[in-house]
Amino acid sequence: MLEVINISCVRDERTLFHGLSFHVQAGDIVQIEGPNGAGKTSLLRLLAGLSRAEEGEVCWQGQPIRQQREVWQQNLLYLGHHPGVKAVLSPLENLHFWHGDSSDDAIFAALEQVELLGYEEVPVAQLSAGQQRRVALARLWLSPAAIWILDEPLTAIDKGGVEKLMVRFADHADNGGAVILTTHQDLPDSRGQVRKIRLTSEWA
Ligand SMILES: Nc1ncnc2c1ncn2[C@@H]1O[C@H](COP(=O)(O)OP(=O)(O)OP(=O)(O)O)[C@@H](O)[C@H]1O
Repeated sequence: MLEVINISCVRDERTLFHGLSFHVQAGDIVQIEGPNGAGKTSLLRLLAGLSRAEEGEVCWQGQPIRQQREVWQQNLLYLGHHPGVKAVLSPLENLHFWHGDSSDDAIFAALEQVELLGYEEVPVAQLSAGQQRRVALARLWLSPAAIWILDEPLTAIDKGGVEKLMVRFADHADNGGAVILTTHQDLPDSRGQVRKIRLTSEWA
């Protein structure tokens, strides 16, 4: 599905990683690990096509993503570190904004999955940090994208929420999708699907 070939990333004249290659196949859950500042967010942004690598290529189905931006965007759900939830809008309005072609029933079902029923009309600014993140994570029940790229999706999420998300990731992988995520947590991995890629100074 996704092929990362020999990529390098330089920020402020510092090489974050260099010569990094890996494949992501249907069924994979890939956890990008590494200390603060190692370049995890930078790597996810490269994979999402939001920035360009100094060297190397990211390919989707054998073609560089830079040559097929629209196709890549259609196959991708990227939730960044600050996942773009609009604070003045409600969870319902945010999800309608992102997934305009989803029915109300589908959106309510997604809100139920992230335990936000009863909060659907409350402005996001009035929700807790974990609830605000859950608004963005509800998209995992609405998006048809095959590849999910998720930057620290578990931040502020409670233990039960993490377990539920792991089941969602595993189901997505079992259904032919793939998940690439960063987190500083140890992921519960009862189905043995999580593969780890560690960004350390050996890549710099
Ligand atoms: N747009 C940018 N311009 C300049 N430097 C940047 C830019 N983006 C990131 N950096 C630098 O690159 C380094 C890696 O940042 P990045 O956010 O990728 O790390 P990270 O591994 O995700 O860290 P954390 O675990 O703290 O989230 C940091 O030192 C950061 O200051």
